[in-house]
Amino acid sequence: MRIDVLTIFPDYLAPLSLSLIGRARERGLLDVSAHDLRRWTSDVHRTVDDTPYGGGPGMVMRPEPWGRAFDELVPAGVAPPRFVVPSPAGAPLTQSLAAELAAEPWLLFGCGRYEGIDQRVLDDAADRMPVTEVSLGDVVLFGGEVAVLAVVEAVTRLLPGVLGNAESLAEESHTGGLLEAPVYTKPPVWRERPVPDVLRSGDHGRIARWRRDQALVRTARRRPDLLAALPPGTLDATDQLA
Ligand SMILES: Nc1cc(-c2ccc3ccn(Cc4ccc(CN5CCCC5)cc4)c3c2)n[nH]1
Repeated sequence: MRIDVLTIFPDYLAPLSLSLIGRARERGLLDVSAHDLRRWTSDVHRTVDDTPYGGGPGMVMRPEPWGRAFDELVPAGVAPPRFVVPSPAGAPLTQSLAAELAAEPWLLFGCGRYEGIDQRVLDDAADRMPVTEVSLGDVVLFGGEVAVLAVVEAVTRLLPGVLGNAESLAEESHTGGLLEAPVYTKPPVWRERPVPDVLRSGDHGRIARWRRDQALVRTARRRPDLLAALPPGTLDATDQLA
């Protein structure tokens, strides 16, 4: 997968060179490039923003640098990327949206700043490539960079070969839309707190049932909306909603 990021703070994307994502890049599973939007400015001050038409607080990103960046990065005649733009007004980032994005051969991320990007940039982009505005949640950030890091992490961990053990992906699919059960490791007792005996019993059927029950109870308590969204028949007779 090819990933390009347009931003006025390319250093914000440095974490993409670390750890799993860094190794995926070294192994050629991923090709990530951050581009400074100011490369496509035309004035000596390298201006990317101006005051909003209609008034209002702050500044808005001007369209010209974005247009010139698209012209260079997405020339006519090549299969275009999907343009992913973090925004408070975007579609919620969910595991299913991450899976959809993970199937794309090329993602182009646009990081807005200030009060946002001139709408005509998104309209012009939509004439050349599919555009997806995405939100990390109902909270307002300073710009799109942090959201891009989150989306790139969610997407790249779904790419074949990026996660070491495929089991953890399989495990995720087994939770079937429920929250995870609590996890434990050594020591067996820590500050007088023991690990639940069932997890050290070696009885894998009992352990699986315990984990499912824990996942159900946690989901019912913390995210009843997820329970309501389960396909009919997901919960069977043995499920205990303690
Ligand atoms: N999930 C999530 C995503 C973001 C996000 C993503 C990109 C940008 C670019 C600039 N900002 C700051 C910012 C501040 C205020 C407003 C709201 N204003 C009200 C009137 C005009 C606009 C919008 C935007 C971003 C924020 N935040 N949270």
